Amino acid sequence: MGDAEPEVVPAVESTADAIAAMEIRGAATIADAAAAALATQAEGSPAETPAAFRRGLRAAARTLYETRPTAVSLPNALRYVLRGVDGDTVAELRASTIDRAASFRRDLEHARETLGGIGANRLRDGDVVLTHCHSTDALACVEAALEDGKSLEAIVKETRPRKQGHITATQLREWGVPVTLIVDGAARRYLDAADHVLVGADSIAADGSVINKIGTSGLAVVARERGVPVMVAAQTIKLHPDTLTGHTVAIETRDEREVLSDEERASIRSSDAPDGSVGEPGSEDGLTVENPAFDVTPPRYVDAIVTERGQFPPESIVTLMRELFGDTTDEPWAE
Ligand SMILES: O=P(O)(O)OC[C@H]1O[C@H](OP(=O)(O)O)[C@H](O)[C@@H]1O
Repeated sequence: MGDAEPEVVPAVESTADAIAAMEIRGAATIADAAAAALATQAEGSPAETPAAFRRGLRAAARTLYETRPTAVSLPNALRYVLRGVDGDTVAELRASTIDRAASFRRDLEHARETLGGIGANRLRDGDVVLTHCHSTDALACVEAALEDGKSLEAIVKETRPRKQGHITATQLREWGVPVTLIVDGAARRYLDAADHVLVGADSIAADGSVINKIGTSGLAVVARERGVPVMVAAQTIKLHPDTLTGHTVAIETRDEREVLSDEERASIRSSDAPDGSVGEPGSEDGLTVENPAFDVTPPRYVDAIVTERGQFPPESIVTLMRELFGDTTDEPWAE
């Protein structure tokens, strides 16, 4: 084998592509898919030596890690699985990877259910929740409240540019929850009809800042102005250990075509530009489109972070982070 490129099985590449393209999306779902992909790598690895097996697994983890930068549940999942890989033979390493991935996935599901039960306690019979994007953790709170016999209604923000609000609306309608779908710009107008803003998170920083879908921070600010509490549902794999040592969370910027199609761009361009400039997306034609996928909501606009370990005021989340992560922010997938 020597210095040959470690082999990453095709199914891992496919999962990575699906995460990058957002066919697999949502912080917890991405973490689940990444753990499953590492198990697939272990199952399909052609490695004949323990060292080659470990190299292949690290390469698979890097492939997954490099897909999307903001949701820390992805590196947290990779770290969890890789740390549990143990054994002296390829067979032992393979088995321990598969076991570890399975236990991660079980814990993830269990954490979501527990979190849902805790979050449901904040929701009263007859409440209206206003949602942004699509979050399985946020919806777990609604589901648990419904199971408790409470009736809820929802105002669902469309969530441009990818309209994940439609996924939320679909799920809520399946549960029989009446849904009012609104465009993002209508949020302030509808806040007076809401009892809670309920959102998920892609990452939570040590100071209690919430990194979530673009538009969350503006929503939280106007919710504070209207006196509507903001509840963030996020299991502890969304806690970002690097922020304990002062690192900031990278905000993903995505393709401008999610915001403006080539056709739309061409029609803007065809209106009279004094310099007559024309060009393809990204070229110097005087029209810039920016598409950040996430923003940062400062802790002072967040009322509660609901995790499977209980609910916390954002300022106290750092204590839980230290307990769960200590000072370990290593990257076991590094070459
Ligand atoms: O883990 P759960 O609660 O499902 O989702 C958490 C967050 O992940 C999503 O990001 P994207 O749609 O993948 O960009 C949204 O920002 C959502 O709030």
